[in-house]
Amino acid sequence: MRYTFIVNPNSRSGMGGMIWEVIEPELIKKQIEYECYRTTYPGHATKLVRQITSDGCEHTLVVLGGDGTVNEVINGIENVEKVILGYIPTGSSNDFARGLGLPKDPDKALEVVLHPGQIKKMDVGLLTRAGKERRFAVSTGIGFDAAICHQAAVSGLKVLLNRLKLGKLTYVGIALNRLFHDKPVEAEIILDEGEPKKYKKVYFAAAMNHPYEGGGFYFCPKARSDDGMLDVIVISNLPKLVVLLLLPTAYKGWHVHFPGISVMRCHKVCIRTKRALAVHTDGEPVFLRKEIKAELLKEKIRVLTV
Ligand SMILES: Nc1ncnc2c1ncn2[C@@H]1O[C@H](COP(=O)(O)OP(=O)(O)OP(=O)(O)O)[C@@H](O)[C@H]1O
Repeated sequence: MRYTFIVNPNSRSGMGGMIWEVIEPELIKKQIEYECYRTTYPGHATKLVRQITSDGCEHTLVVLGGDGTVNEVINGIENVEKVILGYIPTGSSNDFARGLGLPKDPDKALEVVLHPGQIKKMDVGLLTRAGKERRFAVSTGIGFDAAICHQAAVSGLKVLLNRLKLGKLTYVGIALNRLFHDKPVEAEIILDEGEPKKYKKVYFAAAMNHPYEGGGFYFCPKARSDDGMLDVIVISNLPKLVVLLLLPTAYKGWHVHFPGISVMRCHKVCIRTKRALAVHTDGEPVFLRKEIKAELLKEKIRVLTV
């Protein structure tokens, strides 16, 4: 098998580049047939993958980066059914790896790529907003969770905490800040083109393909990336202090037992908010929107897993 590595040297504030320096000699030592493309700017992974997959042939793409790089790669693939995806997580939050049970240690992750226990067929999410489409691997969300991603993207805190090997805490720190600045909003959720359901004081709503987002928040514990369904979480109608107290329980998935937390399952969801709010796909900020629609592609992608 020939492997095409897409390396984001900038992931985890430069850690990705250092990890590649360790991985590449291993590939050479093991006489693995590979080629490597390094990203040099945001959006580059999408462009590279679009070029690579435009030949219509089968490719084994191995992503070395964070969830944002996985998102960019997935968005560049011409035909997801023609691609086998491997992953070496070098991001700050790594929810894609967490959801698939992939090792975080780069050497062990490489072992899984080279000697996978199974090749799992994974659903790929599709976000539509204002007529534009964007795929997602882990989740898409509107409101508070997306505002955190927006702030993380421009915050020096992420760089600092990544240097201290505490990158995961970026999202916790920013979450606290956003919680006290953002006003919850009225929203309407439509599952599978059914009756709209109204929610008051919505902090965020997310459609999830994997169970974790935001660096380990187990928001949708029952989400499975191969079941052809999206799990939707809505946090609404709670005082800010209660949301603050509930957030840590989401690391274990215990939040689902509290009132104000709704978790639902569907094939497609439409979320409309009274005000335009931040939107994300896989933690990467998109634009402010009042309406988003999420569903799954008909085609699945194959992923190298344990
Ligand atoms: N060479 C580069 N220089 C600057 N930014 C880059 C470069 N290559 C890719 N990027 C951008 O880096 C962003 C962050 O990458 P990624 O999400 O993989 O890592 P991370 O933010 O450390 O991890 P996570 O998403 O898991 O928190 C992506 O949005 C991507 O567009």
